Amino acid sequence: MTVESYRIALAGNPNTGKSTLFNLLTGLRQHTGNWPGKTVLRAEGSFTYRSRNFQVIDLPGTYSLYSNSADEETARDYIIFEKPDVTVVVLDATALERNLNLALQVMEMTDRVIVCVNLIDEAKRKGIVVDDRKMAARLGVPVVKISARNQEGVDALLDTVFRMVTGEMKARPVQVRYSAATENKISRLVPRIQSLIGPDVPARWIALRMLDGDRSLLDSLKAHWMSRGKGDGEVEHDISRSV
Ligand SMILES: Nc1nc2c(ncn2[C@@H]2O[C@H](COP(=O)(O)OP(=O)(O)OP(=O)(O)O)[C@@H](O)[C@H]2O)c(=O)[nH]1
Ligand SMILES: [Mg+2]
Repeated sequence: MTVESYRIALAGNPNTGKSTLFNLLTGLRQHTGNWPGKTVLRAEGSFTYRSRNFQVIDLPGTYSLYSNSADEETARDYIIFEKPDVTVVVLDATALERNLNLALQVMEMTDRVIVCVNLIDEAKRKGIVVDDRKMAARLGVPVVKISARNQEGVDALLDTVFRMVTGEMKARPVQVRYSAATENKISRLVPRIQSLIGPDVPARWIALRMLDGDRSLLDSLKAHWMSRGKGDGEVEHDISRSV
């Protein structure tokens, strides 16, 4: 009998408790520390929940997915090419504004997103109240508050993950709208990207990255699609022409 198996990626800013959550879920002891960039390579572990296997990927902490560093490229490539069943974006409840930036980026890349507001114990201590329902309504994705350190809220997080991977719950991530000029360019690029690379990629997000001159993403796309038989130069030429 084959057991259903799902992949959960943990993304988030450095130091938001991704590895603490990873360790809690998998029972492994991925090193955690109090300084940024601790998790450099992605770590993988697994656990069983309601008779399903879950593989957890602890991505390196990043402030963005704009290809500024090897960490950002690792996290970015995993989300767009490996397509985890769910990406859990782990936020620091005491620095939501800064942390939400990454959540919005992931929401441009995939609609299988859960926002996990961690360090809720620390937020409480500082008198910060996080309205998870309002956040969920504004973002269009489930929001779960946890304290990974105190092992609080993890059941609710697992239940949400379970309902998303089984299709019982669907997110509709709100998309950031840009200026009319940018939206115009995006709408010209998206069909070109889709016809070249197919429906499997987040075309709007790729269009935005192209408009931002993200060379590294273009290189990754070329490498990925050349390995699937696309001609060298074809993707770059066609997409670059559309920009
Ligand atoms: N108070 C509190 N501290 C936490 C919580 N979760 C994690 N921490 C602490 O936050 C620090 C960073 O945790 P990590 O799990 O290493 O964070 P990370 O996101 O994996 O960090 P990078 O790998 O650098 O991106 C550690 O000192 C943890 O003990 C929490 O829920 N509450
Ligand atoms: Mg870590």
